[in-house]
Amino acid sequence: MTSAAEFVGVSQKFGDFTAVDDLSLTIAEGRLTTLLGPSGCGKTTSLRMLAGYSRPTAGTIRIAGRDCTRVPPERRDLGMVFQSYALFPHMTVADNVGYGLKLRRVAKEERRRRVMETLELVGLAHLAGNRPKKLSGGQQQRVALARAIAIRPKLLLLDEPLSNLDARLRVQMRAEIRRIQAETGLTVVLVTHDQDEALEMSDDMVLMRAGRVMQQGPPREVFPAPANRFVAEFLGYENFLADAEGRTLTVRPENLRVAAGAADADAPAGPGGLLLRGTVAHIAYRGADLLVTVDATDDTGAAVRLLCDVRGGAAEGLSPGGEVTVDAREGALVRLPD
Ligand SMILES: Nc1ncnc2c1ncn2[C@@H]1O[C@H](COP(=O)(O)OP(=O)(O)OP(=O)(O)O)[C@@H](O)[C@H]1O
Repeated sequence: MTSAAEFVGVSQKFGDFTAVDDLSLTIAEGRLTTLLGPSGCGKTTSLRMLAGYSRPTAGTIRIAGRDCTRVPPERRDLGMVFQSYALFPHMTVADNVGYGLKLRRVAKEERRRRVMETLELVGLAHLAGNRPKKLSGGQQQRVALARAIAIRPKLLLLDEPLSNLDARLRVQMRAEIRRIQAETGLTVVLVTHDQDEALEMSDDMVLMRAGRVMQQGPPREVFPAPANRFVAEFLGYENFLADAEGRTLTVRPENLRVAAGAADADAPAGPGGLLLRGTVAHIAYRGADLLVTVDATDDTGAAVRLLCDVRGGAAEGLSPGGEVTVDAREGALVRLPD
């Protein structure tokens, strides 16, 4: 796999505070990599160092094999879209998109051609003559994207680009960015704190905490096998308990089954599975499903509170205070290192 960019032992300190701690990471060419993690984990700081807006206190940043650690942003050949799209209000959409080409002294005709080609790509050619303030949030977001990719950068950096859009549009734009990336073959680095966004959009995801990488890999590898409790919690595993040997297990709410009454001999968990008795503490109605909180005891005798995501039809007979059996297949249980 060719690398489009690399962080090699990169740290960033602000006074005594270490925002990014000895980060080593390879961004693969032609893929979409997300930096994912809770607020303050160092995602934006890492992206700003890659962009050249912030110089690392230690380590090396390479772009396309070249040491860029001390190269200013405008000479790194990259496009960037921020959370606030930062469009130029006094310019038309076409002029916004052509701005980077003009700076690079691309001839007028060629510029016009590339601006229109890029606007076609993001589906906005018909708005080329409009000013940004006449556009909706989603359209402005596309203009910002078009402006960043018109220069055909080596790397496209996106910092929470969808967080200002309403929920429906955000989901549409996830697919749209993926389409554009597939059509252009661009290498994209996306910063987000939204695990659904990262799972849906990433070829590779990098989970960060306190300036360090906790786990990285394709979503289909990371999601079913979180490396530690932090990653599991961040990806919504919710339930943590001990097996008979005292090892930590985690299981997702949607992988727990709840049945009213005490354990039924006909429906055991199966070898290696989980089977616990408990009492319903709370039921939250969520439309298509119910979130049922069950107080139970794990195999070491410790009290555990389990969150079970139950489809509407499977909730019959469940009520607060009622006795229930909770079970999970072996395949649904993830063992975490101690
Ligand atoms: N210029 C700065 N001076 C001092 N501290 C800073 C500076 N920039 C960032 N930090 C701190 O570094 C840490 C990491 O910040 P960063 O913005 O990279 O986090 P993040 O993961 O992108 O979070 P968010 O999603 O909230 O933007 C935070 O604790 C932040 O307060």
